[in-house]
Amino acid sequence: MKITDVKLTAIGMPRLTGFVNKHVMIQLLTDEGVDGIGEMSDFSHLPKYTIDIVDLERTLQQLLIGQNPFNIASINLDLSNNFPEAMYYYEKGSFVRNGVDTALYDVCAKFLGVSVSDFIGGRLREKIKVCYPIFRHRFMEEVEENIEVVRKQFEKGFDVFRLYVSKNEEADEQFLYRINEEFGGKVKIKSLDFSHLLDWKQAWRIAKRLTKYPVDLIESPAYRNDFEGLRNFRMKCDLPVSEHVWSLRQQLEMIKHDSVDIFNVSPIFIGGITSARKAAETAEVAGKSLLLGTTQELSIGTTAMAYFGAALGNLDYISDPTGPELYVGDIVKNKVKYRDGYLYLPDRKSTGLGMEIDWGLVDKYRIKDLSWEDVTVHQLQDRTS
Ligand SMILES: O=C(O)C(=O)C[C@@H](O)[C@H](O)C(=O)O
Ligand SMILES: [Mg+2]
Ligand SMILES: [Mg+2]
Repeated sequence: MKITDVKLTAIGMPRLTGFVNKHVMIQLLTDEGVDGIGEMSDFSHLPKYTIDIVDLERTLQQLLIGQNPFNIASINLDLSNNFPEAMYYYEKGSFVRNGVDTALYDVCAKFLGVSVSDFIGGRLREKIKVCYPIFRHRFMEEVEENIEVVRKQFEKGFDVFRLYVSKNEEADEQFLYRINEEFGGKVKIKSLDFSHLLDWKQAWRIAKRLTKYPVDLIESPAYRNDFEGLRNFRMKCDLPVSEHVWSLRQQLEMIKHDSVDIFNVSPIFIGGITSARKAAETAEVAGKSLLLGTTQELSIGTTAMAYFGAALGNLDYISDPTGPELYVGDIVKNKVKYRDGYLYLPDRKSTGLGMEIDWGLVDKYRIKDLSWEDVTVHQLQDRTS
């Protein structure tokens, strides 16, 4: 089998909060008439420059046309040479590698007539427990709005939430107090996510204040790549500490410094299922736990993560991918399913990722490029409009 063409389509998908996220769908066409699809999810993160998708499509055509898609290892090497790892969380090259790698798994599994699960180690579970994100409070008035979000999502079956904290600690505390008052033990807050916005000492001061309410873990309570800061925080805190993995080098540094208890791994930030499996195995060898992170993907990206997560032995904590529940729409005929706060894998009898593009929906959300509108840094950090 040979790849005969590569096509990219930019998608602008609004969230329920009003914030529009820009994604790129990739299609790999082959001489066997089987196509693969993948997702370069959520380019709407800093830094505020943009990828030219016409040029990217040309680059990927040069790299991939004529290649056998089963050569996943060598194609990943080519991708890494062209889009090298950087020590940065939202490195756009990782998003590009992720889209291509996912599409390779889709096309190869489809060609063999099997599910992606049959390609990457099967399934230890058919569903993954996830939590719904509560975006960062900047103003006190937002507490009431966020309590309303919890009420709505609780009715839909979500009973675990995570909270982005640190811009308005009064509001953060008020939110936790209100949740405790109204829901008692019926709703759980999995994590407080500091998103690397603070130095570890400031994060520790706020964490002490907020953890009088029950939470499972603390995420990213130090500046990016401050491995010692993370460790200092972890040594003071009774709760487990998690950090995203955005490069294998960064993961190694976190292991050397014993910075975390949990690695937050997701294919988008590490450049695909292939790299994410490497990071997950590294975590296992180092005796660390895992949770499945997210950039809030559409259904194609979320399903890829579900296959990856279903084969992990040390997925010890509640995971994060809820993108399809956050956006107003999707681009597939068969959106991924959530029930009772679980993300369900597609039927194992489906082939590839088990996703079918809905071209009507693609046309509805298609955009011409990834250009930035007038969004501010606050909006980008807080995911609100
Ligand atoms: O755990 C995290 O950190 C995130 O989920 C990051 C978010 O910014 C996410 O990427 C989003 O777009 O909401
Ligand atoms: Mg996080
Ligand atoms: Mg994101």
